[in-house]
Amino acid sequence: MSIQTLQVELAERSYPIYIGEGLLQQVAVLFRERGVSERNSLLIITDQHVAPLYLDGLRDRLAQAGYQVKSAVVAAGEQAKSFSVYEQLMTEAISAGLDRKSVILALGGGVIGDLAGFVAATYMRGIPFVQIPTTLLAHDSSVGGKVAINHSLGKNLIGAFHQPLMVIYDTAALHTLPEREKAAGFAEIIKHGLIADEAFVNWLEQNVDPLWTLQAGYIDKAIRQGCAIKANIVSADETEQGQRALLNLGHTFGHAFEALSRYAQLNHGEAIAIGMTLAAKLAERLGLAEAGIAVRTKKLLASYRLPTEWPTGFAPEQVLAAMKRDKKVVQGQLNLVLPRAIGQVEVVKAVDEQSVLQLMRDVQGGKDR
Ligand SMILES: NC(=O)c1ccc[n+]([C@@H]2O[C@H](COP(=O)([O-])OP(=O)(O)OC[C@H]3O[C@@H](n4cnc5c(N)ncnc54)[C@H](O)[C@@H]3O)[C@@H](O)[C@H]2O)c1
Ligand SMILES: O=C(O)C(=O)C[C@@H](O)[C@H](O)[C@H](O)COP(=O)(O)O
Ligand SMILES: [Zn+2]
Repeated sequence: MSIQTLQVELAERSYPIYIGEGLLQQVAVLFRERGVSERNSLLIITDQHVAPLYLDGLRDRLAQAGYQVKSAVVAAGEQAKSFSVYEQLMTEAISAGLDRKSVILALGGGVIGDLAGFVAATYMRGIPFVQIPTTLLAHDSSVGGKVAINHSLGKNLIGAFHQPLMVIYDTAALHTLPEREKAAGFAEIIKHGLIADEAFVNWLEQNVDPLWTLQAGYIDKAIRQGCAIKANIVSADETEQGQRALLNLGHTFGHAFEALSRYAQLNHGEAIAIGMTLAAKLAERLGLAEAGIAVRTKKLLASYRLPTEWPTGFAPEQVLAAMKRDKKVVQGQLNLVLPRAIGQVEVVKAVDEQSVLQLMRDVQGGKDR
């Protein structure tokens, strides 16, 4: 089996990202290499869709290797990033007798990674955890240590920075993903290109078919490149004092749509696909970006079956109000990540709110398609 390894460089918190087909079979070996021994009891946290596919195999392999393994299964979907599910998991962790040497395994997509990571960050003031991503989108969420739950008023508003011990990415798991979730994953892959790598964007444009069908040699390259772009930014700015905010392209709009629909209408990838389209249009209107960037962004997202039009049921005024609760807002000023060119974005401070509102009204009314 070929394993690709990338490294997130964070001094004593540095860790590897292992990417490979069939890696779930190797978890016990990788644990030993990283110093997780049979003395560390394990709690696997996963969801109701992932459990029937991958939980038994992982638990049995670890048990055979001599580990004490417990598991907790939560409802699937964004609504699990909630206070109530967090409390339920804390109760399970305490009842299971987890101690400070225990390790939590986040087996699932970004929801499980964020939720289980937040449990790990706060249980007994912090215990180690391992990311075992099973969605395409989780090439992003499993790297970088942002862990959180949502509040009804805003996305990821309760959270921490807590880096995993390692990321173990078995690309074989992607073959069971529903199409809608596969598309969502491409939204973050495309985002990484739009932020930092025009050549990667060209390649994503030219290889839609092999990527969409998850062909070996293509999908692993896309994951590796997405993770590498993210790992570089995180290594330079772990706690988002500066350039890490660039990873938020499309997210101020996207998170507003997610929160306003109580995390039930659009998934994260869909919400940020619409958000990245709006960000590109706004950058053109403000004269920050070259003409044509919005059409190109929109076309690329649509080619991976992502939504780019104004979603039904959202009023621009409400969206703007929700955007004002974004974590990048400082002293009431709206700070947005906007593109300058394909592969180049920047944080634009104190963006004029009337321009944002007018754009959203025009897009909603079909005056800017
Ligand atoms: N922490 C970060 O840096 C970061 C980055 C990006 C996104 N996120 C967060 O990630 C979340 C979205 O993650 P997601 O898109 O992976 O959603 P998700 O975890 O809800 O997974 C999507 C769906 O696919 C199912 N699923 C997962 N793996 C599967 C598999 N292999 N086969 C079949 N079904 C499978 C899940 O049960 C779920 O129904 C959002 O909450 C977002 O805010 C966090
Ligand atoms: O890792 C980051 O930094 C990101 O911004 C990655 C995003 O894709 C991700 O959705 C993240 O959770 C958003 O962070 P937030 O601070 O805006 O909640
Ligand atoms: Zn995201």
